[in-house]
Amino acid sequence: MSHVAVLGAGSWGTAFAKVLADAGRDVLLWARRPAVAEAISTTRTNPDYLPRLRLPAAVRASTDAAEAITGADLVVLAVPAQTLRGNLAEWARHLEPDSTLVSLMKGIELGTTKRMSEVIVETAGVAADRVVVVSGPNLAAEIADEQPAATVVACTDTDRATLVQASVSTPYLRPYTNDDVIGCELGGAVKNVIALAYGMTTAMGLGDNTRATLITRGLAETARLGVALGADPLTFAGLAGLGDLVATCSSPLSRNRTFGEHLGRGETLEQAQTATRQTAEGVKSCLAIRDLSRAHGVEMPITEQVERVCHEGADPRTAMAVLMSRKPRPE
Ligand SMILES: NC(=O)C1=CN([C@@H]2O[C@H](COP(=O)(O)OP(=O)(O)OC[C@H]3O[C@@H](n4cnc5c(N)ncnc54)[C@H](O)[C@@H]3O)[C@@H](O)[C@H]2O)C=CC1
Ligand SMILES: O=C(CO)COP(=O)(O)O
Repeated sequence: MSHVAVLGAGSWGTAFAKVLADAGRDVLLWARRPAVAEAISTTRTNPDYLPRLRLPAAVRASTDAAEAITGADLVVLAVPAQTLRGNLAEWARHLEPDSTLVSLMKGIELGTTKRMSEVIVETAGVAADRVVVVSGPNLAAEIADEQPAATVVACTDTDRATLVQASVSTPYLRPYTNDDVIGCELGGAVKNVIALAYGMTTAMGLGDNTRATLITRGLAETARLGVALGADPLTFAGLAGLGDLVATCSSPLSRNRTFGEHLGRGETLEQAQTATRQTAEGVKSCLAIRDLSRAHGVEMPITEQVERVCHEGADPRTAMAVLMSRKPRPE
């Protein structure tokens, strides 16, 4: 069996490399920064992202993406959503002819409003049935700690989904296959936006009624967009929908929720960015999701307000008041 390339040695790429190794695969993990590759090779740790994790011997690191991709049957993409297109444009020529491309990213591209699998198909010039999306309630630090969790492996080609499922099945991670790529990707991207709102309400001292309302109405607007784009509404009741939304909103480990807490304390976007280092995808994706919803005539009031707080300087308390004063309607 050939090896797996994991491109991106941040939190999720690193934890996912461990999952693959624990499932019996050899992994070559591409790190952008030489210091990260060096730390993994010499100490088997990635102290900047997951300081407690010791990586298995089957994970090797490199700063050479061509070396990682060449000969790999699975190519896992774990870079920030907004850099994917540029990264893949450089990497695509090294892909093996029938390799499977696995997307771990939870975002929508600014400007194009494309999902990550669409960006992959377009940039790598591969058929859509070669792209597999992995999405679910999978906070990287908890997976790295081997705390039991489940996830979804979505692909329009069921055989390919089953192959990836086998490559990520471990005693602590239970993957389910699904053929609804659109629903799984939207669930992952929009929950980051709702988690920003949840973080704001947490910092504002609001309680469980407010937060349950946010989760439920957040899921309603996610499903509305999903149905307009051709997703199966049932996907949003599953791991890649409700599961991920609940995990992200309720966890202090979530970068999106944490970013929202900074905004809820009255900090500006710049202040929140300075205080947080890792990728909080919802901050940029809220713009793209808002544009996508407007293009399809789908109302997404929470997303609209998160975008206003993040990018138009709106006060989170005013945003909440706007949401509460919307026209009465049936559930
Ligand atoms: N961390 C988590 O718990 C989970 C994250 N995800 C998703 O995985 C994706 C990756 O996120 P994380 O690994 O958590 O982010 P991270 O912030 O921990 O790491 C991002 C990685 O991308 C690299 N990077 C940054 N800019 C780059 C560029 N211009 N070109 C190439 N590489 C660049 C960084 O050096 C770093 O290695 C995101 O879409 C996120 O939503 C999905 C599930 C769980
Ligand atoms: O996607 C995640 C959990 O499934 C991680 O969420 P954050 O990016 O907010 O940390």
